[in-house]
Amino acid sequence: MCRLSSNEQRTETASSGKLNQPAWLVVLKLVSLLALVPIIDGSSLTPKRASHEGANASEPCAAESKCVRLLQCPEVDRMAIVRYLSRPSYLRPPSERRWENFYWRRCTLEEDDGQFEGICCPPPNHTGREPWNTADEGHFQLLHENDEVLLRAELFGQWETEKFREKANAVDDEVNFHGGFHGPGDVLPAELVWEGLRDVLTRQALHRITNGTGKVGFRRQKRCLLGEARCEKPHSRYRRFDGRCNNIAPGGSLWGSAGYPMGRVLPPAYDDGIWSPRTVSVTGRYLPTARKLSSTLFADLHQPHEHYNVLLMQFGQFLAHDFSRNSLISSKSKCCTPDGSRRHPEASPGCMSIPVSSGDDFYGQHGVRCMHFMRSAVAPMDDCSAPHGRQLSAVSHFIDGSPIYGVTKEQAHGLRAHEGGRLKSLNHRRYHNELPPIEKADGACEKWAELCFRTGDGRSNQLISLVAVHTLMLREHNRVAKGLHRRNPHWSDGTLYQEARRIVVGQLQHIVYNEYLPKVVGQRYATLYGLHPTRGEYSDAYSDRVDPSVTSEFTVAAFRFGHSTVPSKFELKDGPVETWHTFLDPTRFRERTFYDDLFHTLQRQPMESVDELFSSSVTRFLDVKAGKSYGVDLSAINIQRGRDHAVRPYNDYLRLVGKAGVSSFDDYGEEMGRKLRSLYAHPDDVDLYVGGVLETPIEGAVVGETFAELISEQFSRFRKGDRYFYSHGPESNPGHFTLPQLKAIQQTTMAALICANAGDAHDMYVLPDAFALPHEGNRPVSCTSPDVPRLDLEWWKD
Ligand code: HEM
Ligand SMILES: [Ca+2]
Repeated sequence: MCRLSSNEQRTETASSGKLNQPAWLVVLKLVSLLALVPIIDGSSLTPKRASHEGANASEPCAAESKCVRLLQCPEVDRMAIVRYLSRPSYLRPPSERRWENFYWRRCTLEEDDGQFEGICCPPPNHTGREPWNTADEGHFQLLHENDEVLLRAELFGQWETEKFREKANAVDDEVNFHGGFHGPGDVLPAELVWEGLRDVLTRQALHRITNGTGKVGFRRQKRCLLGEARCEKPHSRYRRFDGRCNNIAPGGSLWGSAGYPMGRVLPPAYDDGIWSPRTVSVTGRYLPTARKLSSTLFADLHQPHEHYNVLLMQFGQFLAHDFSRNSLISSKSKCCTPDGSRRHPEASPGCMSIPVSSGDDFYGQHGVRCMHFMRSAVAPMDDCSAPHGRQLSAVSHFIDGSPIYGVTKEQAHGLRAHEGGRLKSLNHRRYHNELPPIEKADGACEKWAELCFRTGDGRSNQLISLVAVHTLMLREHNRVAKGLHRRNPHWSDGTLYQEARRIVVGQLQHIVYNEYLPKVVGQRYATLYGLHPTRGEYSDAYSDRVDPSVTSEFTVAAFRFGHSTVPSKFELKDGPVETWHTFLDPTRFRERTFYDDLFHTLQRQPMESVDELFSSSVTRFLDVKAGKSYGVDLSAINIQRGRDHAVRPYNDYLRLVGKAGVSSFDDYGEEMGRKLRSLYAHPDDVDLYVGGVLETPIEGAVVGETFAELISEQFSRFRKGDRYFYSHGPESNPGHFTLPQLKAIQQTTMAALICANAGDAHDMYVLPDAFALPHEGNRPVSCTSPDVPRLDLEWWKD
């Protein structure tokens, strides 16, 4: 339910004489007139006060507009709001305050267990372009393609791109932890990715030639590289592997597809406004290095989560790989010399290696002063205006099982058995059940690994428990295909494959929204953002105006909360094993009962809490090269990745979710405040990843408020912007299930999947709430028990 706060009612009465158009239209017009005038009163965003103010209000938002969280309203200039809130109220001139109420219509979102401040949001008019760029346009003098200045900049851009290309193929046959051995050219032709880089470098050159006035821009109508996909079968019953044509409204055919740019919650904070990473503080000093931050702030201590187990961590990583893979400028070039003592003389210009100080508490003793870091590739601009670098996801952004099935037709074809609708697998009596097929490509696993698997995602061997989830999903596909075949012997291999895929993706989506997300963001946020699954009925939430693409903030910061949940050891049946010893080496899956035993462990061992504690398996021993006794630091890489994407500082996102920014380091607590003060020059500099993991988790959730908002908002778009979402009905979804089928899929639980695919179901026990630790209400149940749900495939019988 949505209603106006009392403050808002006053506004409407006062201005009602002037409003003979819908209020949201006036709001929009004023926004565009005063695009850069800051607009709202920050204090009023604080949820506590809002709920007090709104307690007696009952009027709804004006016709057509809807009360939503600010983060869910792409129609307002969020940056203007953040800028405004970053000023103390006494510095806001009365003229600005007068404008506030005209185009900031506050409302209260009431949930069963409390209220949230919302904004009356006009109907979506999303064009796929960022609202702040529209504001910028008027300030640019657009250069003609033959303009001399532009031609000079183009030459520079071309020349510099060549330098990137030259260094991109420096031979390196070592393993690639990033899973980059497939290369960024998978989905987008490599040439197109270089074009993206050339656009950005040209724009930087233009910036330099014009002395950084930033007043000129250009558009290339001729080379409008990404625009629309050809959707030959717009109403196909099955989604495409690359995610294209999910949206068939004009302009939307590429949204969320593999190779499509990531979105932004807020505009990037590039030092030059174009593509130079964020390196300077608001005070003008340099930011602390990513490694210094990680080594000072993040310790390796055991802080087990009270309620959730390692399977929750593991499912999170699997899910992350479904929607995001940063393509790198080069997956081969080395940024540091082999001994890590300095930058490699042949390093690619795409390197943004992380400096390590000689006194580093771990890397110092190994003489390491340089940590490898390659910048993310940038996407060719979809509107050809090349305003700033936009990174891309090389996998389909939708939750569509891409780690199981792959993201291109060719890849998917190669993973199929072409018989009975099944996926290729290894099936030998020794293994007790199926395993994924063997991967032979160099660099997929450590050289000493005796077994290495091929799945739909190049990162699947990263961690032994990730392989377990991949195996589970592969077995489920083949089990469903077999069940369908038995009931429909006349179906072709193709039909069996696609139908099984449709069911498995439905099950996956159901587990995500039913079991996983409410634990991560908590029930309140799940309700607030409408993330709960429907029960036995269709959801009607599809909107072709909602772009499901992942945002940089979400993939480089918020959803990397999972890195803090990684345990230092797996407590396996035959004894503990250090997590990093299982990286890129799944050889133990050969052992007959290993898969079942691992699922036993994953359910019973607590995951780690989200906090400033990170296992040294990820901060010291990630990607250990042969002959070395150290690796790289994932926490530092996350911070550096945030700067590579020029994600804005934490305080800006706090303001966006309705909080005053942190104005003093003391607000982080005495000890943490002291550490932060010794590193950052100003509280406005704190990186989003750092601020996010330091937040106290919301009660009943795994993450703190800022990450919960960013994650909830993203998952609401994954659902609303996916035409093929499993519970969407016939009105929008050409691949919808019948209601009885939908009900059958909604019986699926993680526990049911584990049981259905166990090596030996008679010897396997599951926890009904498979992501939670055992407790009084979550006792182990035998897989043979009738209490464990089973997918009823009878509903799929022709
Ligand atoms: C031991 C377990 C894990 C390891 C070794 C690992 C390793 C990595 C690595 C190497 C990257 C690429 C970093 C970069 O270059 O920017 C990455 C990215 C990422 N990780 Fe993890 N990760 C683990 C677990 C998790 C978990 C549990 C989650 C979430 C719940 C997660 C979420 C992500 C996300 C969202 C990305 C960004 C993906 C992209 O766009 O490239 N990871 N991880
Ligand atoms: Ca996907």
